[in-house]
Amino acid sequence: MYKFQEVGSGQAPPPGRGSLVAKRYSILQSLGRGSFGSVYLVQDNKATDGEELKVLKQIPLGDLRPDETVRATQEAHLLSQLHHPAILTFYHSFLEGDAFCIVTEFCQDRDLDCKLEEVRQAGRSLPELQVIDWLIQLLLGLHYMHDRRILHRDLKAKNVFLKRNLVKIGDFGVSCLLMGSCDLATTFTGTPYYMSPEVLNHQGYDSKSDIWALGCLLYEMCSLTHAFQGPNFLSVVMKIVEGETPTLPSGYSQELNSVMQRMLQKQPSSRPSAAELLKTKFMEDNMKNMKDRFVFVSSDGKKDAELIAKNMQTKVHLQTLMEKSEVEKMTPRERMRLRKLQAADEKARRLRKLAEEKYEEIHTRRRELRSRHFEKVSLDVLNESREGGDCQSRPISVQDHRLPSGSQPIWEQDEGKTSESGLQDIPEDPQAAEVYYNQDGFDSCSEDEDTETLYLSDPQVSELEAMMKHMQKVLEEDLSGDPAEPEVPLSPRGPPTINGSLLETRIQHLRESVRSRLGSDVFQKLYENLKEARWRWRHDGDDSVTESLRHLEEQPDAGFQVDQLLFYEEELQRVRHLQEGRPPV
Ligand SMILES: Nc1ncnc2c1ncn2[C@@H]1O[C@H](COP(=O)(O)OP(=O)(O)OP(=O)(O)O)[C@@H](O)[C@H]1O
Repeated sequence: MYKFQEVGSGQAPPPGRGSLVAKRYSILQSLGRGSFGSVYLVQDNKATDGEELKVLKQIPLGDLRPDETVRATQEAHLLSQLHHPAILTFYHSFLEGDAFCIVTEFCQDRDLDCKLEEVRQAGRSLPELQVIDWLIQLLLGLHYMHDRRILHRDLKAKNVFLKRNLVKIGDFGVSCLLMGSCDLATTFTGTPYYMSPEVLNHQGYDSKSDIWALGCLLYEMCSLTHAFQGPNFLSVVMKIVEGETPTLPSGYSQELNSVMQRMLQKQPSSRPSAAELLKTKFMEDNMKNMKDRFVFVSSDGKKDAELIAKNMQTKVHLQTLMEKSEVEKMTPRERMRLRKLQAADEKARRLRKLAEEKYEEIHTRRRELRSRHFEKVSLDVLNESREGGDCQSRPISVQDHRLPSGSQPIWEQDEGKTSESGLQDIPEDPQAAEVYYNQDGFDSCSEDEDTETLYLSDPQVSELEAMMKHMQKVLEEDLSGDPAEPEVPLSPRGPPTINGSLLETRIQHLRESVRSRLGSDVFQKLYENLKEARWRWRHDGDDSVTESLRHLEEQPDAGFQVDQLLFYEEELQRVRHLQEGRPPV
């Protein structure tokens, strides 16, 4: 599959491992470079929420005007106030030298693009249930942001992150924030595959264009290829604007296929909104199903944690009693209590063992995943940062002093209260006590107990709970009317501004990168050929672009990039003309 160039940008020297940014974030590892700048895994030395590992995006800005800086900072502040489990948390932003830095949540399972590539390489496909789970979460995230009048503008598999099998949409509102002009933000995304017909026809971007991109993503999750593909930039554009809507592979249901067909309607007004999609019977049934599974998982994890806590407290009480029995003769009631507590102790021991085994299993699985996905994020780094207290993905373990944020270390709870509760009812009479003891259904914690129990950390439970609340709200709400929640105005009203130097830098970087790959002469020849071919295509409908690219068979994506460069240059020219009040070219 052809890959479009994600435009590398910026001259800022890359911070090395261990360097400190904003006196707070220690750089652990570089995660890569996107179209806006460099991305690092950092340790937040001031984290108070138990989320020490974060992601820092460093975006070189060129000569940003003071009003542009203020605007970007204001918008970043507004973004940091929005919270949804399907939206990547935006923590903080600041200016450091000539770079704008954004700090977000870290998703250890990387992005959906990587995941789909992994599935493709393994010759597998995603089960429909998984696709629907993710689709629902993505729709809930879109609905939340659209309700607040915030558009994504660059939704694609690379901007959807995975964290403990929950999906999170990254970079919501960020392209607009960085570009100053939202119009340009839409045009200058790194890839054309998710662009909607109205964007390509310069008819403007609205929430339905995000729905189009999500429709493309739905197709990709099922087919593992782009919805609209072609050997060059123009043919992709033509397929989007005029081509037939593809259908899902036969293994997926008709209902899911018709959801996608509705999302990929060429006319934005014929496309349903996120709310309308969520309110269809098919989606509602699936949300109910998902909710039931989530409730089971989260309450199961909580129940086990509570049980372990209770048994640990009981154990403390047991030790007290045993010590006491050595010095004193015990009454029948106390003996009974001792027997009960010994059984509780045994149960706690087994549960602890189970929890530890489960933790080991999850940890090993994570390690395998990480080594597969994170060639660069070495285990050493993660372990090192864990020493600093990152426990976000760890299960609740009774021996773990570094519990996830929000979980209470069980030995800190009120021992007396729980350990005595349930014991006061034991009759004083030894015989009656025996009967009581045999009848009270005290669990034996047999070996064949369900070992598939999921141990969840507190943040995970609260994320699932938050997701369930959002689903419940959507199921109950009449979503056809006005937004239920007050709108958070993201962009201050006023004429759009352009950070021209940022855009020029990005175009220049793309040009340099392709030129260095092809050599100056080949680049120049191709650039001129393609420019002319684009002109002929526009004026005579003559598709000689493919012909111009033919001699580049060994480097087809370089041809794509030159084509993309021409597209960007035309777009920049067009928007500049508009801004200066001149007729569009
Ligand atoms: N929050 C995050 N958690 C984990 N990995 C991340 C996170 N954000 C970015 N990355 C990884 O860092 C790399 C660069 O990401 P970035 O979002 O800048 O670029 P991109 O998605 O490749 O392109 P674009 O800038 O056009 O969206 C990618 O491999 C991405 O998976």
